[in-house]
Amino acid sequence: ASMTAPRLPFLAARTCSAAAAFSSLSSSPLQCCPVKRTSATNTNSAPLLSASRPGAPAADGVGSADLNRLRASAMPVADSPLPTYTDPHELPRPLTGADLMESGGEGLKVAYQGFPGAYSESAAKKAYPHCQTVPCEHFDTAFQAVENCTVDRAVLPLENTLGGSIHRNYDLLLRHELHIVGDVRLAVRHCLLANRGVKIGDLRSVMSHPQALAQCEHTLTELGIEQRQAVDDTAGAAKLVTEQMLQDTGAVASSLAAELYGLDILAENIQDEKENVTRFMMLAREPIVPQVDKPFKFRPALCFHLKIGNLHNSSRHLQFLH
Ligand SMILES: O=C(O)C(=O)Cc1ccccc1
Repeated sequence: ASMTAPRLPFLAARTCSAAAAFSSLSSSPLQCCPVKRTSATNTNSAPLLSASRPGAPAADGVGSADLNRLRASAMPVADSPLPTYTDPHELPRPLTGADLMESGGEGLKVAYQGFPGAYSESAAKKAYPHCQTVPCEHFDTAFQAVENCTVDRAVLPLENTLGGSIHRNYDLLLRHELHIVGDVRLAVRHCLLANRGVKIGDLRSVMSHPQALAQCEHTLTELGIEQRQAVDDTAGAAKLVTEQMLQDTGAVASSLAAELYGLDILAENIQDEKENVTRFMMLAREPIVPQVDKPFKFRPALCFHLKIGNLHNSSRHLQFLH
């Protein structure tokens, strides 16, 4: 959602299971659901080998339910028959160093705000090239999805060269207990998109994320397009233009969005400043995961809130962002 998007109720009344959330990933983004902490997502399907080796001591505290089951079947007692394994290839394989160094984000689910084809999705793919991206309706939804283990990471915009900071995400950082584990910069190249057969001269209006509209304001005016319509994300704008078969309204979005939603590219690189970079942050439940997340460089930017009349206590709320 944009900086101007209305704040959703913090906790919605219904529950939301991970299975339900993933049932329609490609078409609609995740919606807000209550924050519910569950056990961490296991991105590696292979249990530890020590559990399946007969007579080996159990690894304390690691998957104890499974260990107990394996122990019961694998450790023969006087009267029970020896276990018979039909296909050794179906047995769990040992974890290797490579499993612990999934540098491309294999097996990670990464939330972003918007529809498929949004710049945030490209940033998520840049940060974790082999991840599975998960569209979310609002920034809050992405924060909650990490917190309740529906996903492993979120990649959200923090600031850009033209529009400045995205304050909504700074606010959310204070209200949630997630960690910034890295950042990624994306050069944003906006395109003017429209339905097949529509010409620039036919367009009276253009739809996009407010930051994208602001970044192209001068060029759009020069092209003779006067009206602006703000929506939650650039790809969502492209989707609307297609679905409603609009003939007098275009979208400002990426070339990827043009491809995904079957729109023509009427003009490329239409941002007023050719150097247009947005910086995204990578969020996780734990402070840092070596080899998966690049260490985050600290910069002297601060984010804090004050309670009126409680100034002396404000350092408690101080958070170092970079
Ligand atoms: O709307 C999008 O596609 C986004 O990911 C947010 C955004 C909008 C404009 C520039 C960079 C990111």
